Amino acid sequence: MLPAPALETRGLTVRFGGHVAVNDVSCRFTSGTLTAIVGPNGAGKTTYFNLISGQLRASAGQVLVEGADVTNLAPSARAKRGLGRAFQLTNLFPHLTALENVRLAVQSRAEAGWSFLSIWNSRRDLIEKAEAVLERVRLEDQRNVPPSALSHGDQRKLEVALLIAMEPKVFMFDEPTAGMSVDEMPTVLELIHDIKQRGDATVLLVEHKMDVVRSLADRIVVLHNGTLVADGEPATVIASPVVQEAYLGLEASDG
Ligand SMILES: Nc1ncnc2c1ncn2[C@@H]1O[C@H](COP(=O)(O)OP(=O)(O)OP(=O)(O)O)[C@@H](O)[C@H]1O
Repeated sequence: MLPAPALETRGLTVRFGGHVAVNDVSCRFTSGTLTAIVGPNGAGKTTYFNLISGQLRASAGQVLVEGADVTNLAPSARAKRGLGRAFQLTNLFPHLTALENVRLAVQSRAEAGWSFLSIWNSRRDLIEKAEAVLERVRLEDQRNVPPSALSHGDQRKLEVALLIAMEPKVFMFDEPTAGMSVDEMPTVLELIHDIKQRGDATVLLVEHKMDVVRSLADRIVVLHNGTLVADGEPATVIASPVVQEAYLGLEASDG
């Protein structure tokens, strides 16, 4: 029997009053792949993420992590099962340094781990791990700086660092380059690429910029009016009439 996918949604649906924001979306995400989720404004991409991470309760359908149903779990319990969503900076401790913030994420991961002994890791071990994560995102020179004093680009790197520190199975990024300058973008994109290359992480990326999607994604899923309208290898999906029409706003050609 094939192993269960890292993440699966089955018939996932949410209604707001009469409006169906995510409509019966069934999708499997396997380890070691990066899937871009695209679609026009209001297509339901962020709402789909909220349903997966548990910020929003589904009206119908299921979310499964490695085959286990997590639909009724709170966001924190889903995080413990391996669902990692990039932190918003509002979740950071503003008066602590970048290093201390990452150290707390490393510590919470250690406490969530199966090994009782890991709880007794010395503070030194936790700091060394946090330093390694900061190096990985190239923020080691900013280790003693509080988040609020970091540049916008470095703040986004810190968000990625916190996610890496949590060692999730599934990494979820919602427009990671939003608001970034052209100079700041490559580093964060490299970090996401690096996450995909290492180990067997599963990466989900909501992204508007098609050049970013082209450069990173193994697969593209297209949502339109809450419905999954295309799913497949990037070149094929981008070229498909349904995407040309629904996403790019172009007339579908007959030929
Ligand atoms: N809490 C809510 N209550 C009511 N309607 C909502 C709520 N959250 C989202 N919606 C509606 O659901 C639809 C999908 O919104 P969503 O933000 O998921 O789209 P999106 O694809 O992420 O768009 P964008 O690319 O602009 O971020 C929109 O029509 C939005 O107004």
